[in-house]
Amino acid sequence: MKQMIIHGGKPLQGDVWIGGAKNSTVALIPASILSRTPVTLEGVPKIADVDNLMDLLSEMDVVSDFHNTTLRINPEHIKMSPLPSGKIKSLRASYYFMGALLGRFGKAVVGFPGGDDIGPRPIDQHIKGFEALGACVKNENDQIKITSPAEGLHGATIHLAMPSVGATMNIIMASVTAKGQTIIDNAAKEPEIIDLATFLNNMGAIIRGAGTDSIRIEGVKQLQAKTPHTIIPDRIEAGTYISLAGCIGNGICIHNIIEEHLDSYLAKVEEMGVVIDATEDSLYVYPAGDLKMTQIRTSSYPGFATDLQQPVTPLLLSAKSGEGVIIDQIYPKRIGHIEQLRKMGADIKVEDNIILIHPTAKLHGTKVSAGEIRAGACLMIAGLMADGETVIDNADNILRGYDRVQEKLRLLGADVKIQDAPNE
Ligand SMILES: CC(=O)N[C@H]1[C@@H](OP(=O)(O)OP(=O)(O)OC[C@H]2O[C@@H](n3ccc(=O)[nH]c3=O)[C@H](O)[C@@H]2O)O[C@H](CO)[C@@H](O)[C@@H]1O
Ligand SMILES: C=C(OP(=O)(O)O)C(=O)O
Repeated sequence: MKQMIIHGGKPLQGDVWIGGAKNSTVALIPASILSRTPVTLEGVPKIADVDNLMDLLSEMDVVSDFHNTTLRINPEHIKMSPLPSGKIKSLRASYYFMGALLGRFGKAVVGFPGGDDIGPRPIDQHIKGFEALGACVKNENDQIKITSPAEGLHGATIHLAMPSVGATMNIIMASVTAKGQTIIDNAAKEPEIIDLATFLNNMGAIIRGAGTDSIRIEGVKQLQAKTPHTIIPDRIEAGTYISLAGCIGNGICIHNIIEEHLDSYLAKVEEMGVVIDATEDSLYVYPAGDLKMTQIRTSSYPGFATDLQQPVTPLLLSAKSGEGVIIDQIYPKRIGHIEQLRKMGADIKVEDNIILIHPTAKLHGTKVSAGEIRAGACLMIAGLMADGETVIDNADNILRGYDRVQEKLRLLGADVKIQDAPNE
């Protein structure tokens, strides 16, 4: 286990470069096995989820090589293997091997995925989609076994009960090689879905409408990667640094962003009083000033992302007056960070899954634990704001999705160290 040790209270300034999107990367790596030729991904973030997916690829004899920000994946000698347990549990996105193996081999055996502890995370919509394509899905001993009929999968119209990112991506991967047309209605519209569709279309898939709520897929025989694919910037990492800059920044320029992907987030933080200048692919956040309290309700893209409700919380704590409210409609139980923030002196509580926040003039460093990735990001910002030393246990959760975080924070002037936790 890792821990992050922060000596807070230092104003941060300078430049930070955002990495490739975790939630694209973790779909594109499994999707790579749909290609009959080697795949090159550029702009890949250095995060633990990538290491774990590479280990899963090697279980199928798929060789991968990650150097700087380029990941090469060679699926030419792939062998169809069950992925029942082990690394599967280390991340959520391992469930994309269900759709990818189904699209490539017409069958899959994949253990029930792990991922962040943010409340119930059912996968009924993924299964409904696979079944609509003609697959038989069984849930046995914590493993999902999926088999296509002898004649292969066929296209279908699938109406998702909610715009699930995972179900949309999984159904796309399973249906790109199915016979005929598949339509996904009430599809998720996140930018990462468009990234997946672009990647697959460049390999010969026919996917139209990604980024809208109706996606149409015409099945093709097989896919072949021909050109490298550059992953979109991570809008959640960018939002995390914007929040940090708004709380304790002394002028921070955030590079490699797509501003449009952050529209609802930027509207909210600007309404709070964070002053931002945008240029083509970077944002300059002016030194932290007086902030107004606000109310936030998360929703699917293009709404305010659930993955940013925790990273934005320190900004609300920094407001001068009033009561702030955060309601996470996607994951109402995503509240594990609250108790940890209270240990640091934050005036924050939860009532009926509604987070209530009051201005907190000073946080103090103490020992806290990152129950999941974005709780970790929230505590990291709180630790940078706090007086004294903050020790964040379970910092592995931060490393799951924050690219080169120690290096980036140090470049901004932070006193931060990630180390192995001592045995207790
Ligand atoms: C790897 C990845 O991309 N993870 C993201 C993805 O997770 P993930 O794809 O798992 O999240 P979904 O979009 O599927 O979930 C959205 C909502 O739908 C519900 N649901 C989902 C599927 C299903 O079959 N049944 C069901 O009830 C979930 O419980 C949740 O309330 O989107 C989430 C919501 O933006 C983000 O927090 C995660 O960072
Ligand atoms: C919930 C998240 O990740 P995952 O779906 O990979 O657990 C996240 O990135 O905030």
